[in-house]
Amino acid sequence: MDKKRVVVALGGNAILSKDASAEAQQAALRDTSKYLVEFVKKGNELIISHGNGPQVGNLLLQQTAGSTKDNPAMPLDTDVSMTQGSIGYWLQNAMGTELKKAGIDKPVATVVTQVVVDEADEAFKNPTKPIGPFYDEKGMQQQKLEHPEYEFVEDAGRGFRRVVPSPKPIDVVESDVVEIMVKNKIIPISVGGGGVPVIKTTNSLVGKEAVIDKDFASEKLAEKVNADMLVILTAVDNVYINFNKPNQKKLEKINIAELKTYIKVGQFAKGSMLPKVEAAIDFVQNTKNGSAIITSLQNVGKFLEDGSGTIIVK
Ligand SMILES: Nc1ncnc2c1ncn2[C@@H]1O[C@H](COP(=O)(O)OP(=O)(O)O)[C@@H](O)[C@H]1O
Ligand SMILES: NC(=O)OP(=O)(O)O
Repeated sequence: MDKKRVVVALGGNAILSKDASAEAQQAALRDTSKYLVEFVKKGNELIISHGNGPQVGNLLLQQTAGSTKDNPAMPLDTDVSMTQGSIGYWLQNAMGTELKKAGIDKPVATVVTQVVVDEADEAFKNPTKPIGPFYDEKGMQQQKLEHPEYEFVEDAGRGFRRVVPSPKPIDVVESDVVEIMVKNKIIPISVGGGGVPVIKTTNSLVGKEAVIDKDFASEKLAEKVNADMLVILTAVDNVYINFNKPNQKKLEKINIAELKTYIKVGQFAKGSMLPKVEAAIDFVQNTKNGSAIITSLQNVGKFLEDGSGTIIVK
């Protein structure tokens, strides 16, 4: 692969699987950083983004449980900024170590990033973004008793999860800062957790309680910083049609017209693979020569060697 400016969006398993302790998440990110450094070793300009669904939901629970009148729980937009800080800290620390081991002298820094959304976005009336832990039926009913305003969905046979609004990103407020960092050989971590949702008023940006999808936010950032490539890392090496069926078939190099026909027939699960595919299409469609890749963290080395993974082109 030629040297490129690459935005890499990290999926959930890159940070948190079962153990939600700081130690376990830091250990996962140390492992993740080994793969991310491969992009830098090959001379690419790297920009990192990450999800926060499990972490922001857990933080909300901690906030709510410990709150008092004098020490109130923070609102969701502030919680998103807090997860940008905590995950950013773990990641820049882990990346620092791996870069040093590789003999690369490049600072890594987290940008608390605000992302503009539309106050009229229908998503505010229809929460769809799952956050925090999974509950069984009893646990979910208990949560509803304590917090009647919470809404839950059944998440792919794995249990119930709280859902919050997830408006579409319109603009990344700090994208110029991110681009300046990249031009100065700094590796930025930006739009963590999809960015802090804000709406624009005449003179201000005002936080809104929501969690933006990190794949859509990463796409918007990639456009704004003139990236050549959007890489979405998740738990599978490829996108599949007929996923998990005996006749499943992996997609390798595919153009956006073909991918759109697969979307129309419901090949990609809502809330998991569909947003990734849609973000990939948006990036390729909205840029002159941009390509998007969906693959796994473990496949990064192979992708950089021989382009394996699902590659979305015009
Ligand atoms: N058509 C498909 N091809 C590949 N994976 C799919 C497909 N449909 C659903 N998936 C599932 O979507 C998952 C990725 O979504 P998700 O776990 O929500 O992403 P993230 O890694 O960002 O947390 C994959 O690991 C896979 O289990
Ligand atoms: N904000 C966001 O999309 O997080 P997850 O990828 O962890 O769901």
